[in-house]
Amino acid sequence: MRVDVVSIFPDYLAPLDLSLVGKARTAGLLDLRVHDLRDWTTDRHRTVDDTPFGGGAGMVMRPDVWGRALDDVLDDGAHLLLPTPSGAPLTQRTAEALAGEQHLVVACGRYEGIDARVAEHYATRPGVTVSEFSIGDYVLNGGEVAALVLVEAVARLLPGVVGNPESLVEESHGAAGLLEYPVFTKPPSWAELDVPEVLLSGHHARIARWRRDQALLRTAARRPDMLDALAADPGAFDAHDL
Ligand SMILES: N#Cc1c(-c2ccc3cc[nH]c3c2)n[nH]c1N
Repeated sequence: MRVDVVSIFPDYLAPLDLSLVGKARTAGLLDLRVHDLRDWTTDRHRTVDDTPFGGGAGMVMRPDVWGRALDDVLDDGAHLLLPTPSGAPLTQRTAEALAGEQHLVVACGRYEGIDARVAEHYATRPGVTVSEFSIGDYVLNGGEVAALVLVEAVARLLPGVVGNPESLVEESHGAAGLLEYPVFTKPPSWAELDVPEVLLSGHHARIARWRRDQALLRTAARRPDMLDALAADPGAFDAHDL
């Protein structure tokens, strides 16, 4: 998979050289390219923004600069992703779908955002898909953090990136559709708190049952909306869960 990220703060994406995403790049599983939007400016001040039509506070990112950058970066079959507070929520299901694509291009806005004609223009380009997404109901100062979130959420789903693919099933929001159960390690007793006996029993069926029950309890307590979605899926629960 190739991922291009365009930003006026390319150094913001430096963490993608580290850890799991960094290893995926080194292993050739992820071709990540970070670009400075100002490389596509034409004036000596390298201007990327201007005042908003209709008035209002702040500045808007110019469509002509973004257009030159995206014309260079986008190719046939690319998915243009625009982080914005007004976008569709980025979910695990979205990440899974994106992990199956060949080329993602993330356009990181700043100021009051990117001129709306950019998304509109590229949505009409044959072979290009455009999606505006949000990483949560809070306001950031730009799209770079969202780009970091999206790249990590997608990269970890690429074949060969995570050591044990089974771990992707039971994690929160994984294929099971539940929050993950609590985890414990040595020592067996800490701060007068003991690890649940069942986890020390070696009885794999009981351990699996306990973990499933804990995942259901946690999901019911913290994310009942996720249980509602599961309840709507006839194949989600089996007799074991009742
Ligand atoms: N995704 C996302 C965002 C943003 C965001 C994204 C882009 C820009 C450009 C200027 N300000 C921005 C905020 N805020 N909160 C989110 N969940």
